[in-house]
Amino acid sequence: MAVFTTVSRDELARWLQSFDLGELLGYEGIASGIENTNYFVDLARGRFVLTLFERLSPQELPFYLELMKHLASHGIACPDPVADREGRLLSTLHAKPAALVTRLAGRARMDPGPAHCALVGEALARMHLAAVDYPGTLPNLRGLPWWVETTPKVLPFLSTDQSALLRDELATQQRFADGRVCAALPRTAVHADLFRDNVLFDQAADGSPRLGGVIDFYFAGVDSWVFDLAVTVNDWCIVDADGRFDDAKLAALLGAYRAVRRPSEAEAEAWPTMLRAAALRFWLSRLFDLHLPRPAEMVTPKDPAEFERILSARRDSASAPLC
Ligand SMILES: Nc1ncnc2c1ncn2[C@@H]1O[C@H](COP(=O)(O)OP(=O)(O)OP(=O)(O)O)[C@@H](O)[C@H]1O
Ligand SMILES: N[C@@H](CCO)C(=O)O
Repeated sequence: MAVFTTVSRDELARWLQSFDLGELLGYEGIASGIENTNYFVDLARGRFVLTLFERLSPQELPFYLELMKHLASHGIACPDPVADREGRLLSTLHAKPAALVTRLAGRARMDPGPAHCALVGEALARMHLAAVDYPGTLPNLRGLPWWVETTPKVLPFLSTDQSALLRDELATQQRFADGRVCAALPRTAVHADLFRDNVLFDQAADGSPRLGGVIDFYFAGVDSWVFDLAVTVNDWCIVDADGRFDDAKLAALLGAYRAVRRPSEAEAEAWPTMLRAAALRFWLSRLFDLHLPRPAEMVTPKDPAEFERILSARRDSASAPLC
């Protein structure tokens, strides 16, 4: 249950008085999610999600909230943070940083088909283009410097073969980061965690899937578009959890992405390395969460072995070209 902080009705109603959204009709804790406390909040003027931030610092939060505001104002289907009467997107509730965002329709699909993958590919490309004039500069806090810092912390928990794999991949990524191809990659603020549980779908009248929107921007940061795309396909386009690509899903996602923006030559050249980078990022974070949990961590950690398999699969076989 991901309600780490319990908010009483009175407390919530008092906090909501600083918004211009009418009476509190109802609210309910959201069970899923592992990072923050989330509540659905129904008000006279609409349906919203209240988030109390448990992990992120108030210094980082404006980057995420303003990014969502920017994307929403550019027509991207994502939560739109609501300003209070003083114009603030972030305030304090129950001694925690708190924000209210619009509630999107739909539900996550953990069993997506090619049609879902195509909607995600299109949305991702539109998000990339919409982020071009977003001025926030927070780097991806789970990028290369974090991998370098985290690797020695998790090595003691790994077998000899796993340690060799991790060290070798990290060295490859460090070399790549110093090279000419990396320097040529387009980059902006990106989502950086566009997994299946972070996209909601509902249905059009004819029964075909329709994008409700993209949620959970709390791992966003400035990084390359091709890294963000690699993160996305490594979760959406695989055959179960064995790491191999499902060709139909991959073709659907990449085809829809390319229809909005054509990747550059540098991105095409970077693609195999970025697929490995994206696998390394989540192998490392899952190892870290499993072996070095934060104090009071209450949630079952996700399985690092899935991303170890994805990383091995990306190293062992050539992926379909990006362009
Ligand atoms: N704006 C929104 N509209 C509709 N539903 C939402 C919205 N934001 C969050 N949710 C619901 O709340 C759940 C948890 O939200 P979220 O994924 O942001 O939690 P988290 O703890 O921050 O993240 P995570 O566990 O993915 O790192 C989502 O799976 C979704 O069902
Ligand atoms: N998407 C991440 C969790 C952090 O949101 C993972 O599956 O490891």
